[in-house]
Amino acid sequence: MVTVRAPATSANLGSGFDVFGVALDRPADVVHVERADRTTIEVTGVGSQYIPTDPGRNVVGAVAEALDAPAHIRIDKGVRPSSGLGSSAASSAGAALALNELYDRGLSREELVPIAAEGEAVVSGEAHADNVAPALLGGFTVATPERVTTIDADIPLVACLPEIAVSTRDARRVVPETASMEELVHTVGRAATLSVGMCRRDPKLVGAGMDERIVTPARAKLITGYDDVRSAALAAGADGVTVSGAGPAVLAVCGAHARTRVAAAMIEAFDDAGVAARAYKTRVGSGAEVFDF
Ligand SMILES: Nc1ncnc2c1ncn2[C@@H]1O[C@H](COP(=O)(O)OP(=O)(O)O)[C@@H](O)[C@H]1O
Ligand SMILES: N[C@@H](CCOP(=O)(O)O)C(=O)O
Repeated sequence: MVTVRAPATSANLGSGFDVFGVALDRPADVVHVERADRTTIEVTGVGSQYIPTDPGRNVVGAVAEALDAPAHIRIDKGVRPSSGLGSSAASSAGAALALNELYDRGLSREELVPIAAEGEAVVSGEAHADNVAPALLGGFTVATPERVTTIDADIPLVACLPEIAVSTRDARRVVPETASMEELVHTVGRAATLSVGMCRRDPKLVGAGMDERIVTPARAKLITGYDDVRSAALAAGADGVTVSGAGPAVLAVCGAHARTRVAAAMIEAFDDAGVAARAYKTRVGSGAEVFDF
């Protein structure tokens, strides 16, 4: 048997739609795999009642097929599904790493990224790699069709998860199909600022680089209370706030000392909007870990 802990991730970071991602040091899924003649799946943990066990509909089924590695796969969910915190990606990345080990396939983590992305295609319709890349490699990742690059950025974060569900598939439907040259120039500037901020481990630059005006405003409408939560986090000392992945989680970057204040302000603002929420005080963390085989 092989067991892997695979972390939650936050994709896009505002200006890096479908490209940027970070691994979060918590929460995480735990994936156990055992050799079998055909793939079977068992799911326990947070939101497991909403996750199919049919290998044709669970992301890990697609990963097992892509690796030609049938197994009994047991997933203990720590990352709630439809959260914007890479729940499906945590399972996909965890299964890819565990099955690679179980069947001695010898693939590198970089080579596992497109395989784990096959799982994402099952649920969102597209094999976007911006969650599975940080879930496998850790740190801040830039995932393009040609390559994935990663840097080990140490940045404090707050991820605030309201008790509403937004499916990635639905949130992809509201993304505008066109953008003006002015909006593109704005996005490139912010994305570059964010990347420099990650390299310098500077939360202020990262926060400034999160500002984005094409995708985020369209998605924010799917999150009850988003504008007030964002304002409350900024007033409490956050350096930048954006939608985490496709939402509904909201991601704030701030200095380590400000995390408790920012988390409380975000929870309170969701509460004022009539939505219960919880907050993870977290930071950019490591990729999936094999911890028992
Ligand atoms: N192993 C899995 N873990 C989480 N969600 C899964 C898994 N397999 C299939 N799903 C389905 O994927 C959807 C959640 O994925 P997604 O909408 O991308 O949310 P998230 O942003 O949390 O990854 C749900 O419909 C869920 O039932
Ligand atoms: N780039 C994707 C990321 C989806 O992330 P998730 O955590 O919501 O699955 C998108 O924005 O659609």
